[in-house]
Amino acid sequence: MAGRRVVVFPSSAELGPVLSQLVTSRAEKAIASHGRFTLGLSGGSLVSMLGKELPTLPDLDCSKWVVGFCDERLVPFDDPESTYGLYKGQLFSKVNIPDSGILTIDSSLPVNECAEDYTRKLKEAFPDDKFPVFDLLLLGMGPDGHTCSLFPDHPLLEETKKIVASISDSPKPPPQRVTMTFPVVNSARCVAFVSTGGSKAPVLKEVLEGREGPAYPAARVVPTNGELFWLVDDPAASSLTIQVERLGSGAKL
Ligand SMILES: O=C1O[C@H](COP(=O)(O)O)[C@@H](O)[C@H](O)[C@H]1O
Repeated sequence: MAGRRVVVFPSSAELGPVLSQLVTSRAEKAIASHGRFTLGLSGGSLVSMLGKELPTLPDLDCSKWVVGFCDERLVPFDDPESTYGLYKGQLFSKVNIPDSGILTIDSSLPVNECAEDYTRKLKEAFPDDKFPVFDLLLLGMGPDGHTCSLFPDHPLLEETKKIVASISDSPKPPPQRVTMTFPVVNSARCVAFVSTGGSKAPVLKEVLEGREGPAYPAARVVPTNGELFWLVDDPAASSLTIQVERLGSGAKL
């Protein structure tokens, strides 16, 4: 792993611009290196942050971006729980990511077939990789330590062969989802968690500083050869005792 950086910001207002700089800097690097930028998006609170920040960037060119979903709920795209549906309204409608570059699930399929279909789409997009190697994955973490749709004590945490797995008993509704597995997450060139709000403080301390008992799913994100960032706000970081970074405005990651 290229090293973990924990960066704390007073609030989302200061975190957002640095997050979007991280996205654009990794996009520039990827496009220069291999002609495209492959980005995995999570749902939840990340949607509004990206939807607020990215469209305001001057001259943002997303024409060479390929976007997948780190997890997705098995609901119609017009359902308020649909991650794609939320991004479509808050981000995709405002930037020039080509439709062909957005790898959506087929939400009309039963959950297992949906996972198989999404696996096929990822394999087509990453034909040379055993596990898709994304340039950047943006992850969230729930107050229970879940990330993607990988939940504590769930058998999916031990999945080592599948690229995308299905879950029908998500403890967080909606119950049916598909999710990237740890082999994919940990193959990424760069992974950035965004975690804000005081509700995340107890679990963030255990994820970053260790705990008795099994590691939370978010703690099992350790990119094999990639960078790992934790971008958090003061409320989420309020229980941390480890050394953290605090960057000035305009800082670059
Ligand atoms: O259900 C989900 O939750 C996680 C965490 O969301 P957050 O709002 O607490 O950041 C999210 O990363 C995941 O994509 C989503 O399906």
